[in-house]
Amino acid sequence: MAVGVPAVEASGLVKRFGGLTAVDHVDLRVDVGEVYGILGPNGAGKTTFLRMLFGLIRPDAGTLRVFGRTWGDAGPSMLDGVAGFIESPRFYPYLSGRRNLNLLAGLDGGGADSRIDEVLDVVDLAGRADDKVGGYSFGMRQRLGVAASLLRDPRLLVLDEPANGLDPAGIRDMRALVKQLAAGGLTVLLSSHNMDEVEEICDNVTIMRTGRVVYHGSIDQLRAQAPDPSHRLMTSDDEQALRLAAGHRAVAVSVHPDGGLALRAQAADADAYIIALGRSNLAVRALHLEIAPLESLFFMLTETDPDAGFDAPAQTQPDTLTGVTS
Ligand SMILES: Nc1ncnc2c1ncn2[C@@H]1O[C@H](COP(=O)(O)OP(=O)(O)OP(=O)(O)O)[C@@H](O)[C@H]1O
Repeated sequence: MAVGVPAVEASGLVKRFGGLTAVDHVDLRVDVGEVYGILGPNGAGKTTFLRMLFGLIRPDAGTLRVFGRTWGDAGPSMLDGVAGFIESPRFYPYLSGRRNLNLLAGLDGGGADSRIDEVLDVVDLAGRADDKVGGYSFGMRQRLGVAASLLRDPRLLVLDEPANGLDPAGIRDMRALVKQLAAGGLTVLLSSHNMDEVEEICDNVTIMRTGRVVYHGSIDQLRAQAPDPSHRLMTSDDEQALRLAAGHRAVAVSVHPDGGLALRAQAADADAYIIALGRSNLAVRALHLEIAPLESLFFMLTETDPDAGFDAPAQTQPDTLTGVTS
């Protein structure tokens, strides 16, 4: 149950670029203490939303409050307690990580300098702090960007696709860092185009496509609405396996376009069918998960025409789905 002023509250937010509506009447609420994901494919409007949050561009309509403040009421102090970066953080490559943070701390003032060792430690860069940033990997630069944000001792950390462009180890480290910061009580708003990432680290999610919200909800609700996982199945006799499926109403089995069979079912129903295949002397030669349920849902939501009346996992209103009270 959410209490108090939300960290971020957008209502009817619109941003147009000429004839293109990049953010189209978006409502969204991020409560203090949660990790919130804005998920969508390229061009969905995620970065445009975050740029409005940082005051880099102005909305054409709607309101955006950060800890209850609007740009109109508070001007730049709307961003008090907020830190983060859009796209990738930029640093002087010929200076060390520590020196870059020194310069930023000087701009921020307020004793940020005394936090440099601590934040380098948090992002696991203490051992490389005196090396030039030009020699850092992309993942290290992203982590230095988080360190620079933490210098401000924020209450809200905003990250735009923080794991984008990282290798698998960098992705793992960045996700672990975000989870660690969230566990320490920091509110995090991040954008992503990766369902796995959002599922792993976020409590609640808004899914966007072409500027519009197609889903708001908790990750648990999203999981509950996801379709059955889809597998590719190879057996010693696919025709007989297909016939056997007729007696298992909870599984959907069809001929896979690339050979073998396509099996769509919940895990327990798929298990029962596979056991039945064995009992009928049919060998299972391969069973691969092709599309994970949430990934499949993401494609359904973001590749279906929003005006076509897509009705499976319905769009839910922000304040009904997270169980929050206004
Ligand atoms: N300054 C701009 N001028 C014109 N069009 C813009 C501008 N910024 C963004 N757009 C357009 O607005 C739409 C949303 O872009 P945005 O960058 O917000 O999407 P995104 O969800 O962050 O996607 P990506 O993951 O590709 O960054 C896109 O069609 C983009 O081309």
